Amino acid sequence: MSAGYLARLAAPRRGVLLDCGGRIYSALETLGLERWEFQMVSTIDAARRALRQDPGAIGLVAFDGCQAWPQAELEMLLARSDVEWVALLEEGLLRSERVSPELLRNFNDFHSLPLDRERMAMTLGHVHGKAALLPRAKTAFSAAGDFGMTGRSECMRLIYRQIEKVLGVDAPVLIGGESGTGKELVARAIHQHSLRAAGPFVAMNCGAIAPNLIQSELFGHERGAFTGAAQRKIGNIEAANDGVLFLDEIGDLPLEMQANLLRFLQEKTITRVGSTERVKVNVRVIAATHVDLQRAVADGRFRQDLYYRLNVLNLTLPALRERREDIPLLAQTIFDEQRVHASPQVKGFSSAALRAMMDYDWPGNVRELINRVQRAMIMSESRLLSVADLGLPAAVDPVTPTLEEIRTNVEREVIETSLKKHGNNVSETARRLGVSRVTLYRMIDRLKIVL
Ligand SMILES: Nc1ncnc2c1ncn2[C@@H]1O[C@H](COP(=O)(O)OP(=O)(O)OP(=O)(O)O)[C@@H](O)[C@H]1O
Repeated sequence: MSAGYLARLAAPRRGVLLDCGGRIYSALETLGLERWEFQMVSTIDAARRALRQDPGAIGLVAFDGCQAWPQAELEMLLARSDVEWVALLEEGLLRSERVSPELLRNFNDFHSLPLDRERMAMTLGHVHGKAALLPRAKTAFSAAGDFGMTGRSECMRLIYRQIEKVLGVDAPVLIGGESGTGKELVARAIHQHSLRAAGPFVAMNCGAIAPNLIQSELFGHERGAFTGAAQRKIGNIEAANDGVLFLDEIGDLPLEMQANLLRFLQEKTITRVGSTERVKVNVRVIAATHVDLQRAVADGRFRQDLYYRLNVLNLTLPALRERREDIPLLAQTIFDEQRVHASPQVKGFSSAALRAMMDYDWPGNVRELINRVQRAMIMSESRLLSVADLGLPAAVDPVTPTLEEIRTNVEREVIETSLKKHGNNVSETARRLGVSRVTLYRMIDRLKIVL
C-alpha cells in the first residue's frame, strides 16, 4: 500500500452535500461524525464548483420531498466528475419514478432516511477509502483533456492552464483562433466554471446579423422605437445580466457599434433604442475572432481603444494541424460519442484512415473532423472506416497493413469489446482476458483506448 494512499486515508474527510432545503444537511451535522466536514450546496452548478475546488471530497446528493433535481444535469454531474457518490434518500423515493434506477446506478452507496450514525459512518468510510484510491484514475481522465475539451498535446495543456487562470478574474477575454478550433467551447467552459455559472450564457455572432439590426440586438429597443418595433425587446447585453455575453466574430462589428460597445464596457450601463433611461448591467464579455484584430486596428477597421478593452486576457487556440498528435484521440472520442447513430457493423478506423487523418491539414479544424467522422460512420459499409469514407485525399502509398498494425487492431477490438461487455470494469476484463490489471492498463494506454 503506497504512502500517498495511506496519507490520503488519514487526512481530514470532506464531503460536498447537494441538498436544496438544508434539512438533510442539518441531520448529517447532528450526527457529529468524527473527522468529517460537510459543505452544503443547493444547486448542481455550485456542487460542480465546490468539487472542482476540493478534489479530495466525496459527493452526496439528498433526495427528499423538497425538490426534484433536473435529471439530465444531475446525470452529467455524476458522470463527469471523478468523484465517489452517495445518495441520501427518503425511503419512499427508492421506489418512486422521481429517482430512476438509471440514475441510482451512478451512486456507490445509498443511505435511506432517517440517518443512522453507525451506518452512515460505515457508508462514508467505505466510499472515502475508494476515493483515496482515485488520484490515479484522475490522472488518466485528465490525460484525455479538460474543461470538456479533448486533447493532451502540449499546446492544449497550455490552453487548460490559461483557462484555469482566466476563471479567477472577472475581466473581458479575447479568444483567437481559426474557425472550428473551439473558441465557443472555451467561452462556455469559462462561463461554466466561473462564479457566473449560475447566470446566463448568451452567444451572438456579430457577423451573422444585418448591420441595421445589430444595435437593437445588443441593446434592445422600446416599443415603437422604429418601424416594426411592435414590442419592447431586451437586448443581448441585458439578457446576459449576471452572466456572460459571448460575442463571436467581433471583428465584423460595424465601427459605430464598436463605439457603443466601448461605452457599455466603460460605463457598465446600456440605453435601449428609443429610450433615454440608462440601465445598469453586470456582464462579463468574452469576444472571439478568427481574423487578426491587430491588423484590423492598423487598417482602421477596428477601434484601438475597444481592442485594448476586450483584450485584457487573451487565449489563442491552436489549429488542429498544429496539434496533430491529438487527432487519433479526438477521432476516437467523436466515434464513441456518435456510436449510437452509426451502422452497427462499424467498429473503428482503418490504419490507412488514421494515417490519412494525421496527414490532412484540416482547414475547418475540429468542426471538420466531427463532420467527416459523423458522415463516414453513417455511410460506411465496412467494419473499419476507410480513407474514402472520410472523403480524404487517398494515401500516397496504397498500404497493406503490417503484421504489427493487424495485431494492434485485433488487440484494440478484443479489449474494447471485453471492456464494454463488463461495464468498463478493468479488473474483471483483465481476469477474463487472462492478463494482470497492470498489463491491461498498459495496453489500454498504448492502444489509446478511452475508458
Ligand atoms: N478540443 C476540442 N475537444 C472537443 N471538441 C472540440 C474541441 N474543439 C472544438 N470542438 C468541437 O468542434 C466544434 C466547433 O467548435 P466551436 O464552435 O467552439 O469553434 P469556434 O472556434 O467557435 O468556431 P467558429 O469560429 O466557426 O465560430 C464544436 O462542436 C466543438 O464542440
